[in-house]
Amino acid sequence: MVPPKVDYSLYLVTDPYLVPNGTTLKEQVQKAIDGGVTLVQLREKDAETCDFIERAKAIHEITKKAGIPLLINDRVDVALAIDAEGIHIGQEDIDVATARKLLGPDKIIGMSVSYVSEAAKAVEDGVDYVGIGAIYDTATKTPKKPPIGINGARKVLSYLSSVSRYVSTVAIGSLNLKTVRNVVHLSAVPGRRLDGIAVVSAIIAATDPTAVSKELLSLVRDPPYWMSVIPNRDVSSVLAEVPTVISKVRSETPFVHNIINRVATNFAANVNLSIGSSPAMSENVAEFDDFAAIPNSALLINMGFGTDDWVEKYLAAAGAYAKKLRPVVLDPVAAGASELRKGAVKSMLNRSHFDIIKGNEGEIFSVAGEASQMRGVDSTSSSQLQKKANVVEALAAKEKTIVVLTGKEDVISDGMTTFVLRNGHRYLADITASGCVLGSIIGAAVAVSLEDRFLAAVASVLLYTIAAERAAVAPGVRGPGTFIAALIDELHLLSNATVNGDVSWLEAAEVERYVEDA
Ligand SMILES: Nc1ncnc2c1ncn2[C@@H]1O[C@H](COP(=O)(O)OP(=O)(O)OP(=O)(O)O)[C@@H](O)[C@H]1O
Ligand SMILES: Cc1ncsc1CCO
Ligand SMILES: [Mg+2]
Repeated sequence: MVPPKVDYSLYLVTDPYLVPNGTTLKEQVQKAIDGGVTLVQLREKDAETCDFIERAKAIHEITKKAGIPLLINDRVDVALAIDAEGIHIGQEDIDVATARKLLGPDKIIGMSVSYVSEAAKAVEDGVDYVGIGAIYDTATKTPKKPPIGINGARKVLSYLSSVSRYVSTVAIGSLNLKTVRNVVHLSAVPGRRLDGIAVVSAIIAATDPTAVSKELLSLVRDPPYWMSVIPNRDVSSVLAEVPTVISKVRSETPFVHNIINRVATNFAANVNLSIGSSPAMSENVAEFDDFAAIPNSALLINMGFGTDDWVEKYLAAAGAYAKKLRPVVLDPVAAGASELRKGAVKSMLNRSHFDIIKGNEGEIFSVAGEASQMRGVDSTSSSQLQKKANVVEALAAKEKTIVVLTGKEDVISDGMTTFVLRNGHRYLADITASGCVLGSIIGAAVAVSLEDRFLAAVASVLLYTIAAERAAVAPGVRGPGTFIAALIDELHLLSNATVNGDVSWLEAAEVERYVEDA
């Protein structure tokens, strides 16, 4: 007999201790099923066998009525006693071969795994699905291992995509309304994504398990806007849209919330104003939700200053904007410079999505986990360009983002299309915070071009680097100091000219689509 195809989308794992006062586990499970839970696991760590069986019978009645499988945690005897649809076992529980022998070929056997090595063993042993986790620290279970994050889930998925037998996957560990979207969609690898999520407290402890389940299910099933990439961009059609983005910044005056270092603060605010966007600098968590709710808002997280509580603060901000489906730009300043920074960037990417990631070569290579060849090498040689393009493209695809790598030549990719831009001026490398303020421009542009973030990045870099070329030769500019003032002037002038229909400045654009040599 072929077992029915199991829907793992929303997998409820019970915990008797988390049921709110005034209701019962059975009632909570029923309400969760009404909200769309597709699979239930009964987990009773302390129950006597007879009580466990009684409870399992009661829950099985309602899952059978709903036509969804009931799995029993750990206890093959209980599963056999009530003829449950399967079991879930941990790394230290009964071995898969014995469980399979007792349960027969048609029952579902699932196993908890944290690493590729454990997943490989589970696949070999013949499990039907693996529960990957814990993704995050969880209050439900005393953690035996450190949380694996989104990247940990991605590694297991990547491995499973390479094995011939299809083993289903769910993620587990502090998954709730805030974390599910990122975990499910960010962890996806080519050809493979999580089949679902396992949830404990977010549903069992909820006052309205039906509503929570419905919402969780749609977060699992409906990909967010950042999962779609426009295929096959060509330079001329992207350039044709650049004036639209720059004009929209003026007409819509997007609100750009800059969490930015003190070196760059004033410069960034003036640059935002010069192009028509409305800057605010704030690091107070208490107002992040209000700011995120402003129409046309965008958030720039510039990691220039490594303060004590920075990662938590940045994640709170990113979460506030993500909840409103507003864009978040990440500037991982000096990402590889210290262990503190390396760890901070890693944990940010493990827990959040960013719409655009911008950095110089050293920063982007560090974020991508690659050794930078920055110093002592002619950075414009073709092998260098090829390496940069590959790193930028792979990082963009992995993180479902747009990556902007700055330098003498700028490389921008959405994971599918990669452009190389060759405008700019040496003075940009001779002043501080020139990269930082580009982040603020990108924030303004993506706020008005959420549907095409790649275009927003290209428009920002072109406006900025062509303004720099003009500023460097503007009357009265004698060096980096006067250049800064002229740069703000030129940004303002080009932005105004664009609004007035004069886009002749764009003729200076030097952009090509990167295509790897055969
Ligand atoms: N040698 C150069 N010639 C032309 N343009 C340059 C040159 N170096 C950098 N740029 C431009 O300067 C801007 C900032 O890039 P850069 O890589 O210098 O940023 P960064 O190192 O992050 O700066 P900072 O840390 O000071 O903020 C980009 O728009 C880039 O195109
Ligand atoms: C100089 C400096 N130090 C921390 S942030 C910053 C701005 C350029 O990245
Ligand atoms: Mg920088």
